[in-house]
Amino acid sequence: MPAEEFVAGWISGALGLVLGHPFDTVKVRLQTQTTYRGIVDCMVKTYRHESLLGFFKGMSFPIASIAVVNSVLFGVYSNALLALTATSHQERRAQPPSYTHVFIAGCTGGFLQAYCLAPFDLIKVRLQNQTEPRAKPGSPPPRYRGPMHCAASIFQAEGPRGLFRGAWALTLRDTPTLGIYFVTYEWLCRQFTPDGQTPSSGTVLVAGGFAGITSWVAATPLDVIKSRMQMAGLKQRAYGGLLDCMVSSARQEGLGVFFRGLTINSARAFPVNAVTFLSYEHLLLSWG
Ligand SMILES: C[N+](C)(C)CCCC[C@H](N)C(=O)O
Repeated sequence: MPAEEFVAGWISGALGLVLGHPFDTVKVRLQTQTTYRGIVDCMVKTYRHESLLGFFKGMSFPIASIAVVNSVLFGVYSNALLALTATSHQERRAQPPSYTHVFIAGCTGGFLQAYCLAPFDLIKVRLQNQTEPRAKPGSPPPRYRGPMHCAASIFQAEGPRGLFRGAWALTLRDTPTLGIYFVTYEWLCRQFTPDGQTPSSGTVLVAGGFAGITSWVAATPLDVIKSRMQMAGLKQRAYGGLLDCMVSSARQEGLGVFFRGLTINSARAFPVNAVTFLSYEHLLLSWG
C-alpha cells in the first residue's frame, strides 16, 4: 500500500472534515443548548462572541482521528464484503454484491468504527459546547484548555470508562445507519453507471453526497441522544440511561427534539461524504 495515497486519502478526508466542521459546531450547540432560536441565531451569536474561531472549536481531534476512524470503517466494510461474497474490490464492478451483503458489511464497519470514534467524539462535543470567547484577560478560563486537557480531566474524574460516555448511543446510531450509507451509495452508483463499468467521478460525488445525507437523516434522532448523554457528565442533569434520556427529552421538549440539527447535518453531509467517497474510489483505482 503506497504511503502517498494513504496520506492523500487522509488529507481529502480531513478537507471534507474542515469544510463540514462549522456546520457541526452549530449542530452540536443546537442539540444540547437551549439558548438559540435556530441555525441563523446560533451562527450570529457564535460569531459575535467567539469570532470565526468559535466555529472551529474541537476540530483538532477529529482531524487526527479521521485517519483511524475512516480506515476502520472502509477497511472493515471491504473485508466483510470479501468474506461474504468472495469478491475483491476490483471484482465487485463485474460481480456486484447483493444489497443485503452491502448492508451487513456496512453495519459491521459502522459497529467497529463507533468504538474507535467514541472518545474522540466525546472530546469534540465537550469542546464545541464551551461558548466562552478565546482567552480574554480577566474572564474566567473555560473548563477545558484543549483536547488533551479535556481527555485528561475526564480520565481523572471518571476513569477510562468516562471516555466512553455516550458510546452505546453512538454505536446504536452508527451500526444501522452506516449500512444505509453504503447501500445508498451502491444503489445510486448502479443507477447511473452502465453494467460492469466503473462509476464516473461525477456519479461518485453525487452518490457519496446523497449517501451522507440519507444516513444522517436516519441517524439524527440518536445523534441528539448521543450528544446529550455525552454532555450529561458535565451538566447537573444526569440521565438514567439511553431510554431515560429519550423519554425525558421528548417529555420536556416534544417529539421535535429528535430532529434537532437535521437541516444542518444534511447540509454538512453532502460535501463531506462526496469528498470522502471520491478519494476512496480514486485511491483504490490507483492501487489497481
Ligand atoms: C452514520 N452517520 C450518519 C452517523 C455518519 C455517516 C457518515 C460519516 C462521515 N464521516 C461524516 O462525518 O459525515
